[in-house]
Amino acid sequence: MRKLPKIELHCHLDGSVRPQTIIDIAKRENIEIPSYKESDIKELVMVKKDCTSLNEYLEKFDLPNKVMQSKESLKQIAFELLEDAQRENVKYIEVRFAPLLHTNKGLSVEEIIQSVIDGIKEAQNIYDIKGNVILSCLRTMSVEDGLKVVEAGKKFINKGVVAIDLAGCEEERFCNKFKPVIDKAREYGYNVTIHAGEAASGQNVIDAINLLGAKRIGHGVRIKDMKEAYDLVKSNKVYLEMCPTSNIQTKAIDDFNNYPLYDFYKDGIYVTLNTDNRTVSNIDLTNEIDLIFRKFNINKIEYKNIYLNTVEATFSDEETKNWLKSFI
Ligand SMILES: O=c1[nH]cnc2c1ncn2[C@H]1C[C@H](O)[C@@H](CO)O1
Ligand SMILES: [Zn+2]
Repeated sequence: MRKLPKIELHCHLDGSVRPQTIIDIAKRENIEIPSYKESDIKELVMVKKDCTSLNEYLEKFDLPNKVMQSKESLKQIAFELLEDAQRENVKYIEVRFAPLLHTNKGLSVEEIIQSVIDGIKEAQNIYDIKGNVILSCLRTMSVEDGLKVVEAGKKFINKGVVAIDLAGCEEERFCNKFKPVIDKAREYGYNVTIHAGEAASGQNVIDAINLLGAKRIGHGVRIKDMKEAYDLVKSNKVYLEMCPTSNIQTKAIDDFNNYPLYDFYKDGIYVTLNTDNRTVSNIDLTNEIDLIFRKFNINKIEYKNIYLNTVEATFSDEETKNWLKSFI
């Protein structure tokens, strides 16, 4: 499984920081953290087995974000994420983060985005992997803040930034509020992916597609309980960015036996497989592929199909897509 060529479309930067790096940056930048022992930090950032909800899961991001407030740290963390990914033969990764979580020490939104792109570029120069950035707006933030992110990221479109996303806690019918933000983003040329149907119903998936023009949906697992949402995803060929372990941890899905990825796939829905958060969920992509493949007896041909669908789901250019196709 480690050797299989892989693509990852849904991976949060702040949820994927190496525990040792949290310590190294804290020491370097004189940031107070609860412990300087790697095992303690790992334990603190990792979600507990008895996590009951997405909101509880989201509490795990406070600690890593403490050490993501300088250009150097952002660049290092982005570099290391690609370094970790290429070790398991990930050829292409779309890295997402919410720029406004990194302004505590005075960095501008543009500096934040530039720093992450710099880290990705550095890794691309050394390793056989490519990456792009997705900018996340948090649903707890205002429309003005969302527009700030869209404006700041504009000059990076197709120069490192490829899409806009809405993340954070999920209320029913959140899409309406953010329509001005996502409309502006689409006008500027951002692709759109939206976290939806994770902690709330398939109605949010319907809204993300119909109101916001989402071409991909983060998670979307709840469409299994709403025919209208399911049919819309299928007929519009919307790609689902599925993240099994994260979905079990946040209780988006009650039982792994009911994980709908393979049913979706067999019915012609375009599924992709992702980690969501490597450190918070304590996994890598190999782990997720292994889990799903063993559980549902997925064979090599099916893997190839999912991989090729995932190539089409990327927000990359044609050259990158052709390059990715050459590995399978
Ligand atoms: O799975 C998720 N659903 C909703 N929001 C999430 C998920 N994983 C991470 N986030 C949030 C917490 C991070 O601080 C933010 C930006 O990466 O995105
Ligand atoms: Zn996510």
